[in-house]
Amino acid sequence: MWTEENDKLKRTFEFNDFKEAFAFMKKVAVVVDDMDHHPTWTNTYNKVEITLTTHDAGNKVTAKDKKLAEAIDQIFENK
Ligand SMILES: C[C@H](O)[C@H](O)[C@H]1CNC2=NC(N)=NC(=O)C2=N1
Repeated sequence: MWTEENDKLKRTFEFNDFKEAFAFMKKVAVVVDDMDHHPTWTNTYNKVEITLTTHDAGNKVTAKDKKLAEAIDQIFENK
């Protein structure tokens, strides 16, 4: 689940291997660009850690971050 701390939403997603993690990242990349709202994220083998904040709002959590978090969850659940 997403946690909100220090004006950021954060969630770590775990997969069976790198291939699955990267396939998820590719799907998320399309959606974030369509929404014009981009994550800060890292990938380590089978884990993808995503941080969301709105830079244009002075690095605060806004409705845009919540909407994107839901869209990312949807992608993960349909993996
Ligand atoms: C010009 C462009 O619409 C903006 O820079 C967008 C791009 N992606 C963004 N992503 C995030 N996370 N926050 C923003 O404020 C933001 N702004």
